[in-house]
Amino acid sequence: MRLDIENVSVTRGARTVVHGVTTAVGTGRVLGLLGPNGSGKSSLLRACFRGLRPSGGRVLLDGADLAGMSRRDIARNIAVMAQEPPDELGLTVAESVLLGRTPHHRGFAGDTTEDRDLAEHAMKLTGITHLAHRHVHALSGGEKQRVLLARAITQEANVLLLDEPTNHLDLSYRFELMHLVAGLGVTVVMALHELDLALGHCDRVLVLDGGHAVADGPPGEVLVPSLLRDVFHVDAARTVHPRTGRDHLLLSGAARSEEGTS
Ligand SMILES: Nc1ncnc2c1ncn2[C@@H]1O[C@H](COP(=O)(O)OP(=O)(O)OP(=O)(O)O)[C@@H](O)[C@H]1O
Repeated sequence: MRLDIENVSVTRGARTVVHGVTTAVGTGRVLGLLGPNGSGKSSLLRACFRGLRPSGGRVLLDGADLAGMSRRDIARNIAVMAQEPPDELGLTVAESVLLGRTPHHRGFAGDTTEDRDLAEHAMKLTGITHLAHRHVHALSGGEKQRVLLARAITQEANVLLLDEPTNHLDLSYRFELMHLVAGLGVTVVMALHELDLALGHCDRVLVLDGGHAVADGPPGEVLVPSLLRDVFHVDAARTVHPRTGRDHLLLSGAARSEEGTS
């Protein structure tokens, strides 16, 4: 399913925090939203599932305006892995993951064998089968994040939106998550701080600065030293991994106080 973001602005409180952003992500592709703290990544991501209504522009799912879709249709098509896990009210991991099937239920119909199989499969993919009977509220941050991903996978949506999904994850699981998400074959938009992960795993990146789109394209073309200095205030060098041959970023802090002195 294709997702189009057309001239979207988002206002929070009295401030416009996203200014007329346009981009698109094709079926099965991965778009990374990058930018410093407060640049508008989460706000734009929320506009993509109507968690926030754009104050201007529109978001289209395969050409259909999200503004005209029912909540249920949005939930059937779009799964969201938010930054903050919701209060799980004493649910176990297995129960929480099964909630992903809710948009597919009619009325008060209970879970089917197929629902439970899908949830089990998602728990296996995300490595949380051993936690199935634990209470979500007693898990670590990274374990909770895996539960949220398993629920999103169980939802079988066409579009997956992730807000800083690697936040609490240990090093090896960060890579696993990126492989897993890219391999699902669904359309993905993720807000990310880790530029090297974006370089290696996104098909396209959109860079926000102060709510404005300042670059949009393949990560290898966008994540160049001049942009990383101007937007992220880091010194960057690109290098090739001697074993894999893949491109990587070497980053070090560039003192902001040096700006304008040379
Ligand atoms: N509930 C809110 N009410 C008013 N302003 C808000 C609210 N939430 C966020 N903002 C403001 O909107 C702007 C964009 O925030 P947003 O969370 O979209 O940025 P972000 O790029 O996701 O940041 P981060 O990397 O820190 O998560 C910021 O200036 C922030 O202070």
